[in-house]
Amino acid sequence: MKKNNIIFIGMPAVGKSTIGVVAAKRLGMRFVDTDLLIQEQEGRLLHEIIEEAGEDGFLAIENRVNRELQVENSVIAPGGSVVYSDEAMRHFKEIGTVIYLRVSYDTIRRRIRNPRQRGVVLREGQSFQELYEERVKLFEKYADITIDEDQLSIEETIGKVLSVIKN
Ligand SMILES: Nc1ncnc2c1ncn2[C@@H]1O[C@H](COP(=O)(O)OP(=O)(O)OP(=O)(O)O)[C@@H](O)[C@H]1O
Ligand SMILES: O=C(O)C1=C[C@@H](O)[C@@H](O)[C@H](O)C1
Ligand SMILES: [Mg+2]
Repeated sequence: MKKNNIIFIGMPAVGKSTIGVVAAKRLGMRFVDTDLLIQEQEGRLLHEIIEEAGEDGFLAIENRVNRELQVENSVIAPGGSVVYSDEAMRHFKEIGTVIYLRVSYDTIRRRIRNPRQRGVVLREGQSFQELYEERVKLFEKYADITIDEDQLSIEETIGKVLSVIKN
């Protein structure tokens, strides 16, 4: 049977972690940030893993940690790059409802001035706009529900997320 988890996907800095923890509290659920699990299991920071293992090495670790996650009644905030991992995403769809937090390219570009410095998995020569377009296709492929947060404040986005989940 499908477990009652909620999984947020979306671009880096869309608010999966910020909104996820508040939503969990308001819904009486647990909160799991799988970026923190990766750091704990690896004993190093995300940007150190990317520097030392490369983008593909990081994605392999991210895939493993996320696909092995066994939780119930939890709001899960993975990193923005988890959608490159088909095993992890298929696991998430089995254990819960996947919510895509959608923002426009312009909004996310304003939030992230320096993608590499934030540890975004950008391939050599790939622009942030190309990365946005590549990921949107994957977010749309895996989403059970899409919530548009453009023009909304954090509080307004949390309100929208909670009303969608409760309905
Ligand atoms: N409307 C909004 N909704 C969500 N976050 C917002 C909004 N406006 C501004 N922010 C800011 O954007 C940032 C979101 O960061 P957060 O770490 O939660 O993103 P994330 O989706 O978990 O990213 P990552 O994929 O890197 O883990 C926060 O600094 C937050 O204050
Ligand atoms: O969107 C991304 O490429 C990433 C987001 C972060 O949460 C981390 O998972 C990592 O730095 C990669
Ligand atoms: Mg996060």
